[in-house]
Order: sequence, then C-alpha cells, then structure tokens
Amino acid sequence: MSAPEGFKKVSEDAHKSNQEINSNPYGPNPADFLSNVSNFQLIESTLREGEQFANAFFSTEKKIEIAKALDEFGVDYIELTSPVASEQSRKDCEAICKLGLKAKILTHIRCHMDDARVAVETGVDGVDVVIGTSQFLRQFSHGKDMNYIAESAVEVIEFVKSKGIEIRFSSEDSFRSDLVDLLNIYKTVDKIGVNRVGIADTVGCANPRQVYELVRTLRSVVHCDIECHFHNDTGCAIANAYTALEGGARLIDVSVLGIGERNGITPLGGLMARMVAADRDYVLSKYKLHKLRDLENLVAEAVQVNIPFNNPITGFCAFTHKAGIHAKAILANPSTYEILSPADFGLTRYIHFANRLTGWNAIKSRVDQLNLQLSDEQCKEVTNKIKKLGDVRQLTIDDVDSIIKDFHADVATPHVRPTEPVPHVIEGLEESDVKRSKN
Ligand SMILES: CC(=O)SCCNC(=O)CCNC(=O)[C@H](O)C(C)(C)COP(=O)(O)OP(=O)(O)OC[C@H]1O[C@@H](n2cnc3c(N)ncnc32)[C@H](O)[C@@H]1OP(=O)(O)O
Ligand SMILES: O=C(O)CCC(=O)C(=O)O
Ligand SMILES: [Mg+2]
Repeated sequence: MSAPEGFKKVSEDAHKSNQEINSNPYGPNPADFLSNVSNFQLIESTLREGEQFANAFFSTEKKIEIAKALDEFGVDYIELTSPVASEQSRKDCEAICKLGLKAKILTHIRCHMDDARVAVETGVDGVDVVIGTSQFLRQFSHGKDMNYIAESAVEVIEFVKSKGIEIRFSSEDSFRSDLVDLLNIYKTVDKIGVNRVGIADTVGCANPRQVYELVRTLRSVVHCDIECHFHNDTGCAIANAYTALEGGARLIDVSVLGIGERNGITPLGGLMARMVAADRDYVLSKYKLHKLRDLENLVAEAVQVNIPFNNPITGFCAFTHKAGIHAKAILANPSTYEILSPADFGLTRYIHFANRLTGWNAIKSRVDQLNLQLSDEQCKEVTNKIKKLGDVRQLTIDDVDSIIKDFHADVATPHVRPTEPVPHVIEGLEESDVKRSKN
C-alpha cells in the first residue's frame, strides 16, 4: 500500500541510523535468567487457527501459496487444520507435507485416538494435541473428567511418539482451569515425554501478569518446551505473548494479521514488531521481515479484509510522522520518534508536511528537496502561508509545493500586486492562495 497523498518520502540516507536504539532500548531485561525473548520460535497457525476466522475459506492452491510464503518468511512451524475436519482438509495436509518446506509441518487434533490415527498418516512432522481442562469446557464441551483426560492424553502421546514424530500436549482454556489440575496433567505428559506443552488463553481473558505467573510456575514443573496461544478478545495477545517469553515459554502461536476464531490471536506482524524492539539482531537473523507486507497482503486478500490503518509495521501510516516537532527531530535522527526502522521491513519513512501542524524544519526539508534556495527566515515565512491555507482546508503536496514555488518566485523577483480587488480575501493569504483554495 502506498502512502496517502500529502506525504513525502524521506530519503534514508538523509538521516542517521537508528539501529543503536533498537538493540535493547530499555537496558538489561530483569527476567533474562528465564527469558526466551532472544530464543523464541513461531508456530504459524494461519492455516489452522486462521481457517477458523469467519471469512476464511482456503482452496488447496491458496493453502499451498500461503504455506510457501510462510516458509519463505522463515517461520519455524506451520500448523494445519485437523485432518479429521473434512476429506479435503486431510488431502490438503498431505499435499503441504509433500512440499518439502524448511518449516516443520504440524497438524492439530483433539485428544482422541481416532484423530491421532488419521493425523500420523498424513506425513506431518508433528501433532499438536489439545483438550479443554477448564470446568466450563469439561462440562459443556467434551464432558470428560481430569482422570479421563490424563488417560487419553497418555494413550495419544505414546501412540504419536511411536511414529517418531513430534508431539505437543496443550490444555484448552488454561487460564480458567484449576491450577492443580493443570500442573498435574502437564507433569503427567512431561514425564512420559512430549516435545512441548501448551498453554492456551482460548477466550482471551488473561492479562500479562497472569501469563507471566502461569508460565513461570509451569516452567518450574516441566522439562520440555512451553508453547503459548493467546486470543485477542481484550487486546492483550501481543503483550501476553511477549510476557510468556519473558516467563520462560519458547514458542508462540501466531497467524497472519492475527486471524482466528472471533477477533483472532497474536498477529505475526505485531509480534515481530514487539520482538524487533526487544532483540533486533535475533529477529533479523531468523525471519525475512521484508516479506511481511506481501505475506499480509496475500492473506488479507484471501480472507477479504483490509489491513488496518494502525497495523504494526504495515499499517499505511506506521512510519509516517506528521507534527512539526516530530518531523524536525526525525529529520535529525529517526530514532527520536521510531523504535522500529522501516528499512528493516523493506519499507519507507514519510514526513507528512502538507498540513497545519507542520513546522518550518519540515518545510525547509521540502524546499531543499525541490532544489530551491530559501533562508531559514524565508522558510518560516512560507510555513506560515502553508499553515494559513491548512486552516482552511486539507492540503495536498501540490498545494504546498505551489505555495513554496510561488513564494520562491516572489522573493527571487520583486512581487507586483494586482490592482483589481479579489472577490474573497482570507486574511494573511496571497491572492494566488485564495484562488487555489477555491478550486
Ligand atoms: C479452541 C480450538 O480452536 S480447538 C480446535 C478447533 N478445531 C476444530 O474444531 C476443527 C474443525 N472441527 C471439525 O471439523 C469438527 O468439529 C470435528 C470433525 C472435529 C468434530 O465434529 P463432530 O464429530 O461433528 O462433533 P462436534 O464438532 O459437533 O463436537 C465436537 C466433538 O468433539 C468432542 N471434543 C471436543 N473437544 C475435544 C477434545 N479436545 N478432545 C476430545 N474430544 C473433544 C466433543 O465432545 C464433541 O463430541 P460428541 O461427538 O460427543 O458431541
Ligand atoms: O492447541 C492449542 O494450544 C490452542 C487451541 C486453540 O486454538 C485455543 O485454545 O484457542
Ligand atoms: Mg485458538
């Protein structure tokens, strides 16, 4: 998506690097002893959780295209819809397994042998098993007690392990589950040996502090890796994911644009933004961030949504600076008002100068870009003219450029005022500005 009218691209080489501020801007992390902030992995679930998004229907070809794009981005795992969901879901799973992608392919099943038998025949590298452990889900979803859950978990896990592929066991609705029940089931599955256990905030009720506490507690109970899955019902999905990593989780479930059940889960792009701010070198060494925008466009088009204006990184104004105070500082050093560098994502920074909040420093920079010569005092004068027109209506770049060019012409050659009165005069504006404002 290109920048809207009225925006000016600021050349990268006109500014100092802002890399230094991106390498741990807040100093040492107090939770570094547990943290996996610099050692995390992504379970990319656009083709599983994302298929549960209301608008999603992925043809086989589209799934393959998305899987390849995710692989090129560098995700560690790609999670696919359960092969028991439908005949085509199973075939699609098999087809994606045959692509020979670098990412490991997982499928996601209920904690049931019927599902497990089908899953292990698809060619996946691993199986993600889930079962609800909260009282709500035990009563109204599957109706099983914790003893039954433990027995079926052991059976399914041992079966999947016997096939030599990865196995993850997750509790659904973990944050509304009884802590003793949770720790007991995790201990049980960890003892028989799983690659990962998962915590899922299925209803999006958790806050970062609760996440940190649960992950930390679990970290002290199991030996295997911890994976986390956060729904975004209360807008905490990125913060919860980050806090989970700080608490010792290693893997985070994400989907492109966060698509999933209801309003979805931790978005890939938003998590990347958070992680680049925390450990830029690690993220850049693993993931091809400049592919993010194309990946989001691919999925947005597939599920027929627009990329939100305020999306981290790829929202159309994510790297656009408007107010004069910001623009001046950005022109001196982008790190003043940017924690992320657009260049890391193959994107461009803009200064929005065609508005009444602009300042003379931004306008001077535009004057320079137009290869015109004006003194600082003259730039201030022309900025006032721009602001006056900006008080009347929304401006375009052309408006501003015309004002600058007319002003420049006036100061370069003596100005001759017309003798006839103009029909409307806006105080402080030249006649030429008034004419333009009426067009
Ligand atoms: C929080 C999550 O996102 S979990 C993942 C959700 N993913 C999916 O649901 C995948 C798509 N789902 C489907 O295609 C279907 O729901 C199927 C094929 C899985 C099951 O379909 P159906 O047999 O028609 O059952 P239905 O969907 O109505 O109900 C779910 C069934 O699974 C059982 N169940 C639910 N969760 C679990 C679980 N984690 N482990 C074992 N059984 C479970 C329920 O008890 C219910 O069984 P029932 O036959 O006794 O009613
Ligand atoms: O398998 C998991 O860990 C998560 C399942 C899920 O989508 C959820 O609980 O919201
Ligand atoms: Mg979910």
